[in-house]
Amino acid sequence: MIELQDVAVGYGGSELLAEMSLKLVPGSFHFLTGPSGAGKTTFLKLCYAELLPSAGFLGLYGQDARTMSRDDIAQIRQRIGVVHQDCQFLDHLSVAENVALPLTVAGRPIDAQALTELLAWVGLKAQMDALPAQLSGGERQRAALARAVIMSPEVILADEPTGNLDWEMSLRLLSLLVQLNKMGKTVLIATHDLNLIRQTKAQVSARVLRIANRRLQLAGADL
Ligand SMILES: Nc1ncnc2c1ncn2[C@@H]1O[C@H](COP(=O)(O)OP(=O)(O)OP(=O)(O)O)[C@@H](O)[C@H]1O
Repeated sequence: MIELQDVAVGYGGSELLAEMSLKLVPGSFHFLTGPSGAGKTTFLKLCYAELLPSAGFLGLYGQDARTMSRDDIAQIRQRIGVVHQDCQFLDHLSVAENVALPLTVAGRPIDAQALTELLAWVGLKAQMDALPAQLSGGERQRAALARAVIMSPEVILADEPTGNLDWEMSLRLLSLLVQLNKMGKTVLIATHDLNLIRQTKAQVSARVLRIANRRLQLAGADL
C-alpha cells in the first residue's frame, strides 16, 4: 500500500533523509522513533504524498507518487487517515461537526448514528456538541483520531499522538490505535516515547523503525 525504495527527501534543495526503503503491508503496526528534528513528521508527509521524494521510488497503492495527478493524490488520501501533531479544529464548529468534516468536504452524507458511535468509541459522546476550545488535550487528540478514521481509511498515520498527554491518557489513546489495528487497519505512529512503545509491544506485534543519521533503520530488540 505504501512503498519506498531508496527514497530521499528534503527541503529547499537540501537533503534531510536518504536511502529509505520500506513496505507498509496491510494490517501491520509500526512505530517510528528518533530524536526531535530527525525527520519523523517529514517521513509521514511522504507517506501521504504531502511531500514527494527528491530521489527514489514512492509507491502509493501501486502508483508512482511522482506521476500522480492532484486528483489521484486526493483519492489516495481518502484511504490514509492522518492524526497531525498539532491537531487543528475549526473553532466555530462543534466537536461532532469537526470530526465529520472530512465527509462534508468530500460531499459524502453523514450517518448520524455512525458518527455518534464513533464519538462514543473515542469517549467523546458527551462532548459532541461542545466547541473544540472546551476540550482537554487528551480529548482533542481523541477527536483528531475520530476525524482521521471517519472516512474508514485503510492506513492510519499518527504524528506524536500522545505528545502532551499524561501516561494514563497516552495508554488510552494507544489502545484505540491497537484496536484499529486489530480491526485490520495498518497503523504507523511517530513517537519519541520509548516507554509507550515498550508498553504497546506487549499488546500487538509491532515493528519499530528509527531515524538515525538521516536513514531509516529497523530498531533492535531492545525496543
Ligand atoms: N517546511 C519545512 N521547510 C524547511 N525545513 C523544514 C520544514 N519542515 C521541517 N523542516 C526541518 O526538517 C527537520 C525535520 O523536521 P521534522 O518535523 O520532520 O522532524 P521530527 O522528527 O518530526 O521532529 P519533532 O520530533 O520535533 O516533531 C527539522 O530540522 C526541521 O526544521
